[in-house]
Amino acid sequence: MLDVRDVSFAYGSTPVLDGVSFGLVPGELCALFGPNGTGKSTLFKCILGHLARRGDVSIAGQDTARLGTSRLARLVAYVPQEHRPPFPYLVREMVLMGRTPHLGGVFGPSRQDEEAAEVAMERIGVADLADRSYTTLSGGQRQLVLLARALAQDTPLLLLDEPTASLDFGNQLLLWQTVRSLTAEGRTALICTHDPNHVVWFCDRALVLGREGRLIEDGPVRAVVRDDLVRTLYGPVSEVVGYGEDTVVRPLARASSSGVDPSSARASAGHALGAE
Ligand SMILES: Nc1ncnc2c1ncn2[C@@H]1O[C@H](COP(=O)(O)OP(=O)(O)OP(=O)(O)O)[C@@H](O)[C@H]1O
Repeated sequence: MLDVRDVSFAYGSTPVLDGVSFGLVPGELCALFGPNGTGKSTLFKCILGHLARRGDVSIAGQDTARLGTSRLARLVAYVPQEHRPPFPYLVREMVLMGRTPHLGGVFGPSRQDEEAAEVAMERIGVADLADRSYTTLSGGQRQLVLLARALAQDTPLLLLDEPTASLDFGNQLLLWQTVRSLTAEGRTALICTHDPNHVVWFCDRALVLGREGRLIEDGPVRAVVRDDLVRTLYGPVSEVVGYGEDTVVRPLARASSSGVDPSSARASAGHALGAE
């Protein structure tokens, strides 16, 4: 469904991605995780063609470099990390925008498009916000509306960049369950997340983007979310315990006074903040 081959990218002279390759099959729910600033959002933007990358990306067998915006938008929906629209659209209008690639000619949205937007809002649980202005919503409410818009877009591939970042605990679990049900219906999802427990609980497969912008892990979640990997990525702040369904990543200490110093933990994981 998604084939990423040897994708590299640099912001000016600063390399971010180096030879990233992977493929996703239909129905797969795949996590992308790794430390801050390793290039996960950049990879999404390269897949979408928002950034001029090296390498090849195809979706459903079609080379994205040869697809116009409208055809690409019928194949992939994207929920960005943050989004501020320039105008105070109503939530129902925001969600209806997901139908844009399906609109025919000059006639605007059909009754069918409006129904698809209603169904998406119901499924994500934001129907009660339909007549609110998007700009007045909380961060978590906006994330849910963007997911409803992606659902209304009705694409076989979903790219979700930290979709649970602003959600309360219940909504985080509901979002993951919703995405699982979408992949069970045959859609494919690549989701960037920072919570390794969410990866273990909900995903089939995990990709890990390490420093140097290379994929350092790609496999079934329980083979990837290992104690040694978590310590390499994040330093000596957590441990992986339990097996199979009961695997949990938990903190080694509950307060820095009990032995873990944030600066030295980051340094030992090789990612002092601001020292790229
Ligand atoms: N427009 C830009 N111009 C220059 N550098 C950028 C730009 N956008 C991102 N970067 C840099 O590229 C690197 C990768 O950024 P990116 O946002 O892709 O990381 P990320 O893995 O998604 O991070 P996070 O987990 O914190 O969201 C970072 O060092 C970042 O500072």
